Amino acid sequence: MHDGHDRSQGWLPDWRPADAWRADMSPDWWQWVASRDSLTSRLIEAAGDRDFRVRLIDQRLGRPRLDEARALALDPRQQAWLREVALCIDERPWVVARSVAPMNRLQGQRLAQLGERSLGSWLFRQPDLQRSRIEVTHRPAPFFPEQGPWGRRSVFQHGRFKVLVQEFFLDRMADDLRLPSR
Ligand SMILES: C=C(O[C@@H]1C=C(C(=O)O)C=C[C@H]1O)C(=O)O
Repeated sequence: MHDGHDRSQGWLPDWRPADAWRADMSPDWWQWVASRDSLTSRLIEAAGDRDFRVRLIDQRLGRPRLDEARALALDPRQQAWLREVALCIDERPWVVARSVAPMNRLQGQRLAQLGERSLGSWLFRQPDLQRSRIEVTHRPAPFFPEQGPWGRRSVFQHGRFKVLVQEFFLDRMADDLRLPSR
């Protein structure tokens, strides 16, 4: 039963700078995992004439995981905006993402108003957008039941808005794009 506590607290994140994984990652996956432009745009291009959509899994106020709080320099006891989505091609999830934004005047409203529009389609329109370095893990998403080879995270900033975006590439994407297993 979901008692409102985040069971993923036990998840060991193991985030390391992308370069630390380069020797273990195929060049095909490096193109996806280390890219700094919009993942939404890349997925739409890779989908070709197949349908792309953002499926909202969950959006709520909640406590961030410890590794998320640390990435945002947030007190882990503070509530934050949590948004979980699946980026789907022809209804098949290729990527699942969990974004965490400190709860204050502007941030939550931004995320709450998005619905099933891509966070990236808004973020990458901001002229002053800043993105931290990309960190990578090989552990699967703690909030979604499917496995995948790589996860990545980075913090986006635009003015006072700050959001930690975590994206987990799923095995289905590797299958559909005939990418190597890692
Ligand atoms: C940051 C981006 O936005 C994408 C869309 C997301 C959403 O709608 O919640 C979350 C993560 C990203 O994969 C991007 O397109 O690069």
